[in-house]
Amino acid sequence: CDTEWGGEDMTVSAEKSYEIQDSGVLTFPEGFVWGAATAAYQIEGAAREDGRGPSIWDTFSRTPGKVHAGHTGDVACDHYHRYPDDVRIMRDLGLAAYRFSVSWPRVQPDGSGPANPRGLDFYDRLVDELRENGITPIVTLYHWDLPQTLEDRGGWTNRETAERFAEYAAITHARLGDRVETWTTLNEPWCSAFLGYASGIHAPGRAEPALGFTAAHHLLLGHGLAVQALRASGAGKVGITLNLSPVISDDAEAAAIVDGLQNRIFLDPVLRGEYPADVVEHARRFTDWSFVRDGDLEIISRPTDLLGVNYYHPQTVAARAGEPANPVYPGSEGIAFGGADAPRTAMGWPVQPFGLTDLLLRLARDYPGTPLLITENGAAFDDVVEDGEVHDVGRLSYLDGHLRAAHAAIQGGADLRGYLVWSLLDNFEWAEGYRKRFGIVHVDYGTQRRTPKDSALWYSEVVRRNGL
Ligand SMILES: CO[C@H](O)c1c[n+]2c([nH]1)[C@H](O)[C@@H](O)[C@H](O)[C@H]2CO
Repeated sequence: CDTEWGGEDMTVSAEKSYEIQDSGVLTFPEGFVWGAATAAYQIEGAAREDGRGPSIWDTFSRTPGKVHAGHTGDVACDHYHRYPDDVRIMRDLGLAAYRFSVSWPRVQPDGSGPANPRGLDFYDRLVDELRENGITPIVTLYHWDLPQTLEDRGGWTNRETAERFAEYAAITHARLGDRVETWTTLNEPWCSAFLGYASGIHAPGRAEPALGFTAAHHLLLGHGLAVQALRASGAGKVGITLNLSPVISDDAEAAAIVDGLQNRIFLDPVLRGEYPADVVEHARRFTDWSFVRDGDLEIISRPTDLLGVNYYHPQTVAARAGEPANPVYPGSEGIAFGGADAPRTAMGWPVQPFGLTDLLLRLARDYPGTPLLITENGAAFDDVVEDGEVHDVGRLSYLDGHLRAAHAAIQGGADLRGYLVWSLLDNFEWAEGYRKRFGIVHVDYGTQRRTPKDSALWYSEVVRRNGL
């Protein structure tokens, strides 16, 4: 962890305000939900506290060469202990909602069996703190931290993991469901499957293309079984969060392949009850799809109340003879990725807000009837703390552009219900460790001091005005 200061350990509230210059006011619909998002392994720390068991990310981050500088989530933002301060920052910023994930290995250290009451107690405390401060909790049940014990039995390549996930969902809802109305089952099954099992870039670090498809199916099955369990337990709103990217290309075939592997392989099963035929055929060189059993698609497509959309940038692709396959897109030989003519974030991702408009309107057109919630959108930039302030103009500009893009989609008919910025805090950015900062609030990992960045002060004003 890098340490900018030796400053005292205290939290700065957002008492400053950030004036938005009236450059044509855009007002969002009445009741539009403004908030921020995080995930358990990225911010909580307390990796071995109160009975938490190891997850695949505890294992992966300890595997030499997998995570930048050997960073781990052992301490992260120490949110497990500092959550009252972090909730206070959200209150001071005027946020209406907070999306966080529950750590499965906190609730069930071995991924099955009786709940660990001390693990659930933490989320009890967090939910109560949020509600006491007028902030609506939005729970993600799975944000990549699979209990290692389940991975030892095959993880998401083992169908039984889907069943364990539904049991975990029921246990968690039984404890929190009286105070949490909105639930999403999975965060980005594409990442879990194709970064975790097809390419090895993420935990558990397996690199077999066929396993990506098997894992994707069992993740989707877990989603469907969890929806059933949540409904049986009386849950309010239930959905899934997908990372979705419009595909930009002059080559229709390349675009269709990437759109299928990234977007439709999840959208169609969940919202249409079928795998897209072109994707099934494309993947036949890797799998015979025998892991799909009768009745699975009916389970997977159980009606949901919302679709969580994580958008960061489009995918620009081109047909290029001889190009090797991108390991996260099995079978993508002959397709070159990248090349967008656009400014870049610190992740090297292109800044193309129009992609969000295109995506939201595409969802409204192709998958009508499902309310949309932007569950993640944000940017990493190399922030510098100057006299207790962070003038993160690049991030502020990114957010401004993407909120304008979201507004354009609403004007175009998209049923967008809210926007949750990624992320509330700088945090553990997976394989990048702590060197990439996505937070609207700066974290000095040496002192755990929080400092709202200019983007946070600006966002607070957007929330207050319900617009730009
Ligand atoms: C193309 O970006 C992906 O959709 C994506 C980006 N992000 C994510 N998914 C994850 O949901 C977060 O845990 C990451 O911290 C965040 C920033 O990298």
